[in-house]
Amino acid sequence: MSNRIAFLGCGSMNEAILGGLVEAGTNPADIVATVRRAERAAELAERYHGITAIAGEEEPDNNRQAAKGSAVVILGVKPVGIADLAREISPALTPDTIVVSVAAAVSIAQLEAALPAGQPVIRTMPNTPAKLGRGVISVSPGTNCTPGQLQQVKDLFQGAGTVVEVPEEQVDALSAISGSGPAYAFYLAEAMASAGEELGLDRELAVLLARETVAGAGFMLAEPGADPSALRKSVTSPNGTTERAIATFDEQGIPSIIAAGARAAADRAAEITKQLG
Ligand SMILES: NC(=O)C1=CN([C@@H]2O[C@H](COP(=O)(O)OP(=O)(O)OC[C@H]3O[C@@H](n4cnc5c(N)ncnc54)[C@H](OP(=O)(O)O)[C@@H]3O)[C@@H](O)[C@H]2O)C=CC1
Ligand SMILES: O=C(O)[C@@H]1CCC=N1
Repeated sequence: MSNRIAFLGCGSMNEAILGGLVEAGTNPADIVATVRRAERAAELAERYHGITAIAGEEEPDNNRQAAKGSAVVILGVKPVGIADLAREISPALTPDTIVVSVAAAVSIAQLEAALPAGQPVIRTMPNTPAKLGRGVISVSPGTNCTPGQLQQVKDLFQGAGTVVEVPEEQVDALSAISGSGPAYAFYLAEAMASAGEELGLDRELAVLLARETVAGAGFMLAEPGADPSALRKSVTSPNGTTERAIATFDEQGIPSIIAAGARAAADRAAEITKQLG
């Protein structure tokens, strides 16, 4: 059986998974990636020696070429392009090719409707720390996906991070926390850097402090059994400086602001699903 994995549409997200899998030991010779632009294909081929990267502007049947003979194909274009891509590659699939989508908001029903009847489908929601093997990747099997096929994809994605299986109804909520979540952490780092500048620090130093602090806290959170509340309390001396900052965050409603943001992300996913029909 082929071990080949096709990344169809290899931008931020699919590249992060590809990078995580290569780092975890997947043979680059078993990877094929497609993009639109030749420049981007060259960049990927240079960055991940041994993979095949094919640009649509040079080879218009790149997606079908890549899908043909691959055991797993991972659809990684924007949500609005997923159904067209699925239809485009359909003639190149065998009944055993596992079609994985990383797209937000594209339902299993929408994927299955664009593929040959009976095609095994898995809807996933990954995040970009997959690049460092520290992603969170949800999997939700479609109607025709066997337990063995699901396990195969779970085993594969374990190389890129923590794999969780969730019912499809929970994907929008999960996406609002882990899919979009890295952006929230980077946003926090941006806000901390600006706050440092406001307090009189040089921009360069403020950015360095914010970046290294959020990254260092992330490493502590990544330790086995880490508890965010306990870690926060260990920094917060009674009647000290941190306590004053956290009390101010609470007074200003930061937790409910974060909840509102996450709710908006989940609502937007539902809205896109409806728009895609
Ligand atoms: N970014 C993230 O953190 C996350 C994204 N996702 C999902 O991942 C998907 C991709 O998002 P993201 O990676 O951010 O987007 P990008 O714009 O970074 O990547 C899209 C890629 O698809 C390529 N592409 C577009 N059309 C085609 C086509 N017809 N055939 C082949 N390649 C094509 C583009 O090529 P070119 O570069 O040449 O234009 C580009 O490399 C979305 O569906 C999104 O919902 C899910 C979780 C997290
Ligand atoms: O912003 C988006 O739509 C995608 C899905 C989750 C993260 N990025």
